[in-house]
Amino acid sequence: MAPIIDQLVDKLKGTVDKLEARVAELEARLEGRDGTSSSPASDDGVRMIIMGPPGAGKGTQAPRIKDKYRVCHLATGDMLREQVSKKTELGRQAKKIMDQGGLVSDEIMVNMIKHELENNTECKNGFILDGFPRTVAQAERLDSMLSPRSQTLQHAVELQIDDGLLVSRITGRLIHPASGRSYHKIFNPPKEEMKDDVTGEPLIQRSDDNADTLKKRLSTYHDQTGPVVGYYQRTGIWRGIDASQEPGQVWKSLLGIFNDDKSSVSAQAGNLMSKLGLQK
Ligand SMILES: Nc1ncnc2c1ncn2[C@@H]1O[C@H](COP(=O)(O)OP(=O)(O)O)[C@@H](O)[C@H]1O
Repeated sequence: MAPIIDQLVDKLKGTVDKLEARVAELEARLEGRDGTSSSPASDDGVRMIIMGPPGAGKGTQAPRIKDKYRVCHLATGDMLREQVSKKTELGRQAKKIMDQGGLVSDEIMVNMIKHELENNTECKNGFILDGFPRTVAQAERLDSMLSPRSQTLQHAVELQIDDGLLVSRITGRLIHPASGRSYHKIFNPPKEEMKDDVTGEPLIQRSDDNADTLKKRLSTYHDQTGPVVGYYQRTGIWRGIDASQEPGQVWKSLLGIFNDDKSSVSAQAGNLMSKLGLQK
């Protein structure tokens, strides 16, 4: 009997040693002292989605997250518009749907994202998805794409804003198609009229950025994408942000979410240590 108990104790000790090492490694990563990151958590990567109605500010915030975490930013609307400008068959079909404020089929969108996640080297550190998933079916398919890689989503952030505030944001919006940079005729005008500040290239107004199509896009958003919020609320990764604030404030709220998450991992590590009686 005794040798079996000894073996069990040895096995347990081994497990505790491994756990201790893992906790120390996680703590070092959080504090940025493991030598792999120059600024804490900055190049640790992230896997997240950003949601919100048209004009909520996803396209303004997502590139900042991309830069902070060095991950890919997959904006499905931009990807579809690229197909439109290349005049592909998919682009031709998608333009019709987009101009009516409808949704392109789940199958097409899922394959588009899958292809990027598998082939785009920028995504090796993680990703921020903007415009996907837009339906519960897409959210489920995303989960099944990630699970074979033992990956899960870390955040589903919703930019919350009343529909009434979106009309003026959308109808005055100007876009630089190549970079996705957006301006606003009144709230954020380019230095030179209708020209991108960085490249000097012409800005455009999206063909679906008009009051009529916006109405349809908003109703599609509430009907089809609203339930996606519930989906992520159930998994516990959903967080909402007041997107009526100015962009700098929205960014601060986003950073608050990332920092809260860091402290909660730290707290969990602490709990684990104390449960194991290893708290220093
Ligand atoms: N995941 C998706 N599923 C279905 N359709 C999509 C998806 N992403 C983009 N689209 C189509 O592209 C259009 C523009 O997308 P996007 O630029 O993200 O717009 P918005 O400013 O409305 O968030 C949508 O109205 C929709 O027709």
